[in-house]
Amino acid sequence: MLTLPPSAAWAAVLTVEQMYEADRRTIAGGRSGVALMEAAGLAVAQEALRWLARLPGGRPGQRGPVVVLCGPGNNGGDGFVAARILARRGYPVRLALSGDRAALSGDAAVMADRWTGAVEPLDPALLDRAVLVIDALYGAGLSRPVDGVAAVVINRINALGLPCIAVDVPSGVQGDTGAVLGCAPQCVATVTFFRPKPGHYLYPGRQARGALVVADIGIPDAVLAEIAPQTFLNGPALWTLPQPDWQDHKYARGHLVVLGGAEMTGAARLVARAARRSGAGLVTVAAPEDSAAVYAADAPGTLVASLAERGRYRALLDDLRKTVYVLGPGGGVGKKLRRRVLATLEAGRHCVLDADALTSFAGEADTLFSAIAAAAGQVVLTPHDGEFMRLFEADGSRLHRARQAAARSRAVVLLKGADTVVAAPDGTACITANAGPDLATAGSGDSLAGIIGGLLAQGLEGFSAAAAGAWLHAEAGRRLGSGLIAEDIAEALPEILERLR
Ligand SMILES: NC(=O)C1=CN([C@@H]2O[C@H](COP(=O)(O)OP(=O)(O)OC[C@H]3O[C@@H](n4cnc5c(N)ncnc54)[C@H](OP(=O)(O)O)[C@@H]3O)[C@@H](O)[C@H]2O)[C@@H](O)CC1
Ligand SMILES: Nc1ncnc2c1ncn2[C@@H]1O[C@H](COP(=O)(O)OP(=O)(O)O)[C@@H](O)[C@H]1O
Ligand SMILES: [K+]
Repeated sequence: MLTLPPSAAWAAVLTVEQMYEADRRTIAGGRSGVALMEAAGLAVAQEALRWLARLPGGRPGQRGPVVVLCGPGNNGGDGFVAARILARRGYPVRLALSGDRAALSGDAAVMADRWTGAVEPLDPALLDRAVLVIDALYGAGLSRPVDGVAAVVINRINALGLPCIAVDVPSGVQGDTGAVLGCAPQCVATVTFFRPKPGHYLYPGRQARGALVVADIGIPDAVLAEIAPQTFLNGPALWTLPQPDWQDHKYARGHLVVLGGAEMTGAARLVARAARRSGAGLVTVAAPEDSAAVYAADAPGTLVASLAERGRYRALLDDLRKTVYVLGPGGGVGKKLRRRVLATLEAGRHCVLDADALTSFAGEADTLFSAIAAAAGQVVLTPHDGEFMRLFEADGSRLHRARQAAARSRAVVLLKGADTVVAAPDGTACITANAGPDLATAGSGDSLAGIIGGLLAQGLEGFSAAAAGAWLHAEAGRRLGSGLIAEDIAEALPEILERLR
């Protein structure tokens, strides 16, 4: 079982069901549901006030109203609270309810009673003069696609480009998956409670939410230990980077081997560079005879071992100091690569399997998974969606698919994308939220494989190496921004690593 540091609690992400559980446990502990809802509505109102201070016409007595859209459940209840607080502050507020007021129950009914203003029916015309919209239609309880008047209203918010603040999640975004059911408003901000939900970090929910505010509503952190969340936001709270010690020599920082391709030589060179920049003590490119000269001419600090003679790869594997192998980038799909992957797993070396190393097992995934199950080393698979589909039959959100794949393969699975997910076989998973689309460039994934390999070489276990690698890669991308090319990623690492020291 994977053990994360105590700091991981700060990065916990709760499923919708776990959030209800946190709510139940807090109420059982003596705090009332009404108090939680008051705190939630207050947090929403405070965020609205921050936006109103910046918006043209957004002041007490302003010309246009704040329009609060309330749904039939507790999400709507939070909306009633926010409306009351904003009205008391002197803002004109119009509140619309989807459904019948008499049908409200529980805490939401209490909050509706505390609202003394008019309750209007949901209607797109409400939005005509709105300065700000608060979307309290559906939250955790979203149970089907948004349709009818609610959909018309949401589409109108988007068409008018109105600033909208979502309560908990933009209505229509599924908290567990980030999927949009029907439609969802494009929000400037979303106020959620206690801890974020996966849908705040998984696309397209991530896009719809705008800025994320996580409000403390009085749920004690102690309930986290009882709930034992398995999903986290990727970041330094989850892992600790290896730091060189005064007693270290290069072999103590690990020796990584990357298998060079015969034709696509750039990929392994990017791997080697990124592995060295992330701190591996030695990096060797195992090079096919015809391309060995290309690798040798690349960088003076990278070692090259020619595979010219038969048995040379085997000889590398027999050298116990070479602990980590990165296989796949530019490797060439086929039997030869498949054999080498299996030999490396069998030799007990730590492996990062990427690109062609994954595609080489299309239609023969079981052979790979059996070898991984028997492997003594750490194994990290780094597919993008296309490679993933060649190996795994998984459905659902990217988080769910990565988890299923990790459980199936018994490897750490890093599913690449704008919201890269890393999952361990025991179900522990994290979502990476610091990446930007500048990273979508050829060779970017090779750099990622190199970083992960470099961290494995320095002794990080598989999940931490993959998570830290994804975060560092994303962070490099974020800092480099426009004009990023894959070669830059490794060069951006020293500054990031230095700051984490
Ligand atoms: N848990 C906590 O700790 C805290 C939770 N808090 C707040 O509670 C919220 C969760 O409240 P909730 O459980 O009442 O669910 P909610 O999102 O209001 O929706 C349920 C209602 O909507 C309806 N409905 C659903 N989809 C629909 C659709 N497409 N189209 C039409 N109708 C649809 C659904 O109808 P049904 O499926 O029952 O027919 C039901 O009537 C949470 O997001 C947060 O804001 C805070 O107060 C602080 C503490
Ligand atoms: N839109 C995006 N936003 C953020 N990161 C992205 C985006 N698209 C791709 N990436 C990242 O860029 C990398 C691309 O890897 P990959 O597809 O393997 O490229 P290559 O094989 O050319 O190296 C992955 O780490 C992926 O997460
Ligand atoms: K909402």
